[in-house]
Amino acid sequence: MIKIEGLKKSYAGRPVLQGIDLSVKAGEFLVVLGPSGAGKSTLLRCINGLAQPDAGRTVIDGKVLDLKRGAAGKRPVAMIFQHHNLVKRLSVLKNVLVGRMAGLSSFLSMLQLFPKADVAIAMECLARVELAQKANSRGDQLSGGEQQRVGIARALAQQPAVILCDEPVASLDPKTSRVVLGYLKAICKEEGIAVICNLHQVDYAVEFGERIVGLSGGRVVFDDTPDQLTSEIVHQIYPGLEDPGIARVLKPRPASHPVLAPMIATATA
Ligand SMILES: Nc1ncnc2c1ncn2[C@@H]1O[C@H](COP(=O)(O)OP(=O)(O)OP(=O)(O)O)[C@@H](O)[C@H]1O
Repeated sequence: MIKIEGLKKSYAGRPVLQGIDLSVKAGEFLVVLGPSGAGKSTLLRCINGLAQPDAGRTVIDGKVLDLKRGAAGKRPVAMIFQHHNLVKRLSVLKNVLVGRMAGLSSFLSMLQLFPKADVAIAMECLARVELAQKANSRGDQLSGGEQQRVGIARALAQQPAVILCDEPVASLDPKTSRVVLGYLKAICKEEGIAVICNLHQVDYAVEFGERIVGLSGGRVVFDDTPDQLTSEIVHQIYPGLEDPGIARVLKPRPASHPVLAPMIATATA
């Protein structure tokens, strides 16, 4: 269980996160939706320590998150980025092993000498995304979808409690996006890893998310299962949105959502 408590972040005095409280269970696939500037990336960056929150904390399995590297290659929080962030000149296997460097001395890291046990773990993670046969290819010899699957394997190799994904399929075509999200969800369920995944595509959120959180103005304005996400709520999360694609995946429901109404009121107060 990961608990985010009272997270606040401002940039130059402008509040971006205004007190986020979220609990995500092990093995839960949570999608965060919200318009550009809502604070989705900032939320993930505050959880993984890339940004320093002004207030709040993250608690994992009852312990306040310590972002110092854990023992034996483990890290509690792994991250998957939109642009994969692979080292292009390194092999696919070494890119995954980068996720295991936490347990290595800087001397061995510098020489890229990896213990056999770490290589076995990395190969197993590559097999989980069906890329073991590409282990010796260079990172830049892979397609965008394959590179993102390596990104998933690299995150998995860290044996984390939570994987944070910042728009992991934003640069992929629809078919490849579904393949990548499919691997991510399978790993979430099979390994019992909590996943917090920022997405822009409402249809993927409904298809893959078990729970959807709507972020607007740095506050949670919706938190429920996908079947509760109506087109009215989507239009409240994304004011002024015109996207006929949404009508295909959501059932219209005139009544306002019982949870959203007070949340929206708070967010706009
Ligand atoms: N390092 C930074 N310095 C100053 N302002 C920042 C910084 N990072 C983010 N912001 C601001 O914080 C706000 C939220 O940004 P954030 O990237 O979290 O939004 P987002 O919901 O992820 O948007 P998008 O969907 O476009 O990626 C934006 O107004 C952005 O300009």
